[in-house]
Amino acid sequence: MSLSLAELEEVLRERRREAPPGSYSATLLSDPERVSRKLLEESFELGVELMRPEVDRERVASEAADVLFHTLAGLVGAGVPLDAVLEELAERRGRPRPE
Ligand SMILES: N=c1c2ncn([C@@H]3O[C@H](COP(=O)(O)OP(=O)(O)OP(=O)(O)O)[C@@H](O)[C@H]3O)c2ncn1[C@@H]1O[C@H](COP(=O)(O)O)[C@@H](O)[C@H]1O
Repeated sequence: MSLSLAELEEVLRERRREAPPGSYSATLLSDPERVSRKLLEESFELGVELMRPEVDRERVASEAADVLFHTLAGLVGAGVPLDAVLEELAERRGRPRPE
């Protein structure tokens, strides 16, 4: 079973267009403050999991999924395509970094 970020982005775009009742995503997409707060919370939770002396891989994967989902919701809500992020990463490839 797999789901690409591009597929999830498409679902979120559809939720933004249709805003179906009962859709959690739709509530995020129409409320930049809500998605931002949620993203901060989920990022913190992922950081906590990654800092544990004994890393629980399932919990890390679950928190990382929350971060990716809410990041994507923030991007779609702001009208920033996932491709723009991937292009930014591609441009950074091989770029010299300060020590
Ligand atoms: N991937 C996700 C996804 N990940 C997390 N969430 C929701 O994010 C919300 C917040 O997650 P939390 O873990 O914080 O749960 P919580 O109950 O708020 O717990 P706490 O804040 O108290 O810790 C929960 O309601 C989760 O259901 C998601 N909601 C939707 N999706 C995807 O988005 C699609 C469209 O969603 P809907 O528009 O809501 O149908 C779905 O089919 C999924 O593919």
